[in-house]
Amino acid sequence: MNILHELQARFLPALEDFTENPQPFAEMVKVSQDARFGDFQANCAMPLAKKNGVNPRELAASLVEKLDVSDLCEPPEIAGPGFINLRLKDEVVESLTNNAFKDERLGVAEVETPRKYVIDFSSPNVAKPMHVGHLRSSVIGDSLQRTFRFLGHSVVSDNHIGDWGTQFGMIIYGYKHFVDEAAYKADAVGELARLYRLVNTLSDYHAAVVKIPQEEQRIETLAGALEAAEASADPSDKKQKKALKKQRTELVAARESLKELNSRVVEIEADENLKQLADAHPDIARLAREETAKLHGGDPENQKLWDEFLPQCLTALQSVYDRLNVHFDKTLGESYYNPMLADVVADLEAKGLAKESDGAKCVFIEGNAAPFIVQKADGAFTYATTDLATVKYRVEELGAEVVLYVVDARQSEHFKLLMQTVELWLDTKIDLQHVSFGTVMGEDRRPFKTRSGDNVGLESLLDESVRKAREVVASNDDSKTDADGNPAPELDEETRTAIAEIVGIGGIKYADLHHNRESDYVFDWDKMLANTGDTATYMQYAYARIHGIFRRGGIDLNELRSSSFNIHLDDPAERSLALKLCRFGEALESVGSECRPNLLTQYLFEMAGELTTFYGKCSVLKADNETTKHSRLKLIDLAGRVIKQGLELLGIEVCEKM
Ligand SMILES: NC(=[NH2+])NCCC[C@H](N)C(=O)O
Repeated sequence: MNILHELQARFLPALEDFTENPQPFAEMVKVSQDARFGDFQANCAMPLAKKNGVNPRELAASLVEKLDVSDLCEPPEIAGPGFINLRLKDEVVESLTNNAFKDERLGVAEVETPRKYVIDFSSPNVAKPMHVGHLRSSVIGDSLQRTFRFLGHSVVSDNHIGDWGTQFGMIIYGYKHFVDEAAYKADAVGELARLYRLVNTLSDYHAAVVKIPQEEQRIETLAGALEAAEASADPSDKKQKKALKKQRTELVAARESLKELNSRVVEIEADENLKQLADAHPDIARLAREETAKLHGGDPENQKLWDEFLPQCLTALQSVYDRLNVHFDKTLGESYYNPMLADVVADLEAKGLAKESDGAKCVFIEGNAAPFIVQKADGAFTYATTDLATVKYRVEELGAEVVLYVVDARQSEHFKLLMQTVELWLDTKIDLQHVSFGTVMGEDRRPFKTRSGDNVGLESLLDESVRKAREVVASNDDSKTDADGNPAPELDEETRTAIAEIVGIGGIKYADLHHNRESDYVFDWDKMLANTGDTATYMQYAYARIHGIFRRGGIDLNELRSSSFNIHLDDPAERSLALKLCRFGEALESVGSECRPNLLTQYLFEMAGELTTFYGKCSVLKADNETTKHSRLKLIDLAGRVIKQGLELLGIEVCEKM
């Protein structure tokens, strides 16, 4: 049972006397911030009283009179200006806890109305190695697929890989002109990645050469305008001051971008080899685009190369997913939808939605600066066209009711246009949601890059994390004691290696998941693998500590779990921990309704805090009597199972010894 929802539901009939729309007022029943005021608190009397022009304490009193919660709570108390404090009866907390203990689902109910979700996540552009930017979508999306499934929804996870885009034209061009056959034989994906980078570098170089004089011109104009504005501005006029500030920022940004362009050019010109290649391939960007166009047009040579490259790229991706323990039900890349694109455009035209504009076909939607371009003037279909075909496929073939796009915030305009277009286009109603997220930043608070300015490769990042985790695990030698002052468990090499993998990968995932997904975050090794604070390591230690207690006490878990002893909650620390454990379902439900895994990490972290308080006040193995000992063993077993299940829904593993 979701206690919070149950209490809110109980408020509805009681609120009906005071308002026509009780729902938002019922939602003002919240978990208390301070246990002294009870377990839950309703703050609805004050706003209602204000609305009705009556005394809030009196309104609270009549509300309490109507409220029927006597089976769950002690008599409600009215405090301060009209807060209603609710304390669950101890026997209710006890029975919820015992039920959760006996339940494989730990007391978490399945949703009443399951929906069919398609979760589109990870979705990297293949033919380039995965980098740190792919981490967020992969781990957030995976955690969501696990959570929605656990809640009882039906989920199809779909890796919408970019396997048909311009990067293929680039590697095809690179392969035709620059391939190192031996390197390709030895490590095809590595060589393709090198070719991609090379073609990119060369086209960037030519673009920069063209752009530099334009940028210089722009800076001159901006500087001139600023100077004139400064000369004539009235320093006491706030509006003018603000405008000047804006102009200055723009100028600074333009100078920055010029600097970057120049450094790109200097870098290439300093490298004789690169410079020669650049001179020999002045038209590389256009020619690479032509290779893409040829591929899309069915050119047999390019099709053959694509057929050869793609499986190798997929194999490389798969090894990262295996390591991350991320699975997809489907991997339907952009190429899959290629045969459907012409029909999509024709249908949009037939319905009067797509119109011609400068030779391109566009869907114009009021209120948007840019149209949704579904076919370019040269006949090429776009990312937009593919996404439209994909929605149609997911509705018609996969029966999707909801599609979640776990994609970074920079694509929010695209998804906005996609949603608006679909709304006008398809007859079936479909709930499309952009589950957007921010950027992973380096210590310099700019997007996380290697020293040489490259994207940080995802595989090397995982390796590094596991290496660091190995140090953490290695430091746990026999001279150390665990949190209870007992010697740390002895671990052989093989076990340590396995633990390091679990701690290293878990650390990276948790560090990502525990942030509010919309914010950018700074990648920080030290914080990530610390064994105190809001980290996976801390949660994993909490789990291992529980099992350490079982080991020391010689507890047989099967026996413990099937024994008929009940959990008793005599100490406030026991009650508080137990109540938190009973609220696991609430946490999962909130993850589901907001697509925010950080609500689960937050729950687990708070719960682990309750567990620490409990240990501080209550002995387990040395409890006063057998009944209490049994009850406490069961309580920590439940806590361990909640940690394990919670981490599993985040895609993180645990170990019984660390
Ligand atoms: N249906 C989608 N558009 N999914 C997201 C795709 C992300 C795209 N491949 C990129 O790397 O930017």
